[in-house]
Amino acid sequence: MTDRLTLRRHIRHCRNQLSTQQQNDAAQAVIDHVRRADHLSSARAVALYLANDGELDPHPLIEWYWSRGSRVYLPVLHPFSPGHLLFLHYTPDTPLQANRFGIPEPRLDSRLILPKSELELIFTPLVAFDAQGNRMGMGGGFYDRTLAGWRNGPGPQPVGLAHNCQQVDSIPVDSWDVPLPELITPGRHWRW
Ligand SMILES: Nc1nc2c(c(=O)[nH]1)N(C=O)[C@@H](CNc1ccc(C(=O)N[C@@H](CCC(=O)O)C(=O)O)cc1)CN2
Ligand SMILES: Nc1ncnc2c1ncn2[C@@H]1O[C@H](COP(=O)(O)OP(=O)(O)OP(=O)(O)O)[C@@H](O)[C@H]1O
Repeated sequence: MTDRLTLRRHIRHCRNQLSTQQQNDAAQAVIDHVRRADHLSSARAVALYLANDGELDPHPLIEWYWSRGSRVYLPVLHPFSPGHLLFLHYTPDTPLQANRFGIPEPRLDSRLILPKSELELIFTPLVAFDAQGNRMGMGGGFYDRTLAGWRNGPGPQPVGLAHNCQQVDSIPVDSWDVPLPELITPGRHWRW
């Protein structure tokens, strides 16, 4: 088993090597998987993210949800609770600003916050996944904290998004890691 740091470095490199054409094709292929899955296509309140560091770009999927009248939310780093995320409503007119990682996020406005429990789906970015549904992120624990305990309550269902090249043989798992019940790559809709 490779250590987390080496895995992260390796996979971040592979996704950053994808061409614009490959990125665009991947984003379209993901929409096709979402269209075919009723529980995903019918969702009315979904959290997505803005692509960073070669991640699968969900913007075409965001526009697809908008076109259906669904509401889209983006993660915002919590201003006082380190390691935690807020989810803010996102429309084409939402003012964005870069967070401390350089990722654009909606400017904090309490009127735009949706309590996590009211989301139906949280599409999660990730660095690497394995065939058992284990996920490894950028290392901040933000999504692990957001998803902790989701199976025990009525909250949102997580759905990972990744490029095919982000699959690895096995992920070193820690006690706080939350395995995914579902993940979409351009090549496959995984369900566990
Ligand atoms: N698109 C996207 N948005 C997201 C996440 C994500 O993984 N992708 N996050 C998911 O958690 C949160 C941000 N977490 C992040 C954690 C680390 C780094 C990062 O680039 N770290 C640098 C070094 C750290 C630094 O600059 O201080 C690195 O590893 O090179 C980026 C985002 C919230 N928003
Ligand atoms: N539910 C949690 N409660 C408290 N601390 C947590 C929790 N989940 C993760 N952490 C802390 O966050 C740190 C980073 O975790 P990890 O490296 O697994 O993040 P990641 O899965 O790569 O990132 P992300 O979830 O943001 O995509 C760890 O040191 C861990 O202690």
